[in-house]
Amino acid sequence: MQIAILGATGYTGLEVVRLLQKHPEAEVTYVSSDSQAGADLSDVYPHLRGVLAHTLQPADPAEIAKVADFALVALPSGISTGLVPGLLEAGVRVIDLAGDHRLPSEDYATWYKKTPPSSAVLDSAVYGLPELYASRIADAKLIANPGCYPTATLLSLLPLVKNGLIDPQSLIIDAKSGVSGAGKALSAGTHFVEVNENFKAYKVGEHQHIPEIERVLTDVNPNGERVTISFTTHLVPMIRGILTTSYASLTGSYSTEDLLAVYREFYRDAPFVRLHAAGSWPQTRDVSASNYCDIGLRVDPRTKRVTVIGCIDNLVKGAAGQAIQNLNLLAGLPETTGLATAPVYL
Ligand SMILES: NC(=O)C1=CN([C@@H]2O[C@H](COP(=O)(O)OP(=O)(O)OC[C@H]3O[C@@H](n4cnc5c(N)ncnc54)[C@H](OP(=O)(O)O)[C@@H]3O)[C@@H](O)[C@H]2O)C=CC1
Ligand SMILES: CC(=O)N[C@@H](CCC(=O)OP(=O)(O)O)C(=O)O
Repeated sequence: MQIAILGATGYTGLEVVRLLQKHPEAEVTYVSSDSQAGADLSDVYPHLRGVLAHTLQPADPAEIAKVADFALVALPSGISTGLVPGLLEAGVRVIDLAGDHRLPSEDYATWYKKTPPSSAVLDSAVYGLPELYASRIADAKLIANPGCYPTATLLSLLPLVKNGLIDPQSLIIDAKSGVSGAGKALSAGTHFVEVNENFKAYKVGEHQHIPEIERVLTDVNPNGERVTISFTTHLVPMIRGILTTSYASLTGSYSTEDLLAVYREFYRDAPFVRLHAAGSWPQTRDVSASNYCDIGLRVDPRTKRVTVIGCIDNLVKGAAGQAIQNLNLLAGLPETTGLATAPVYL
């Protein structure tokens, strides 16, 4: 299959380039950049010399459709809205890594403060969390690849919410990310001096991933009530990785082992979800540069609450790797194709 990578010069686009090198069925035929069009990707990024020789081009749907069956769109939020309709009309199946197609239009306008895509395009989008929606993904023309924080949070919580084991309205989620989550554009809050030797919360209670998480938790909530969460994001002075810590009140007297058994069953056919045994906890370096999501949990019998820790690489399971997992499902391939690589521990 022939693949276009739009935004190939960005952090997630570069991860798509890196991961597709190991994909036996994928050939990258188009790489786009706005500011570097005309240059060779390996001149802009010398680490790719001898790996991928391709001239960067503007993101032009008609040109892309001549050489690609699938487009992985790794562009800033708001830009993909303008490009996706042209790609779909030209017959290219799209996986959008940005937030543009994950939310109903009113929520996108409220939380992203941007003009939403048309309702026709939004209606055709399938939320691309393979561990929950694999059967819907296979036939989609447009996949809304989940956000990085939602991926770690949802995979941590789905077995509990779907099985009615916690009161979802009691959920408090503390999430921490490495700085690559903010993309490569310079900003006052993410440059070295602001981030190094520092630890801070940001977008408290107003992060754009809140409605995305709430939407999926509501979808699986057995009593059908709309779920609302307390969600706080933090910036950690490291490059890759997300670790989420979630707390919730239990609906019954469950032990840690009871809940782990539920998770084992829920993720029985999920090759990228790895569960920790009781007393052992995920850490970012265990998943670095891989598509794994590691999960550990503990019931506190004193408080009748559960603590769940989820951990991913934001650039891989939180973006590029999950996009390739979705690509595999669209193409009818095993979802692990090209993704079965060990994490980089050091
Ligand atoms: N970073 C992460 O961990 C995650 C990011 N995402 C989402 O994925 C998308 C890409 O993220 P990320 O790779 O971090 O972003 P970057 O800022 O690192 O890269 C953005 C890319 O978009 C291109 N670009 C910028 N402006 C325009 C424009 N006006 N027209 C066309 N192309 C443009 C840039 O090309 P050039 O500069 O060469 O012109 C670059 O290739 C974003 O929507 C982000 O929110 C989702 C999950 C995780
Ligand atoms: C560390 C950091 O700044 N992370 C970004 C993640 C952005 C992102 O993934 O954007 P989407 O909304 O398109 O998913 C943030 O918190 O906004």
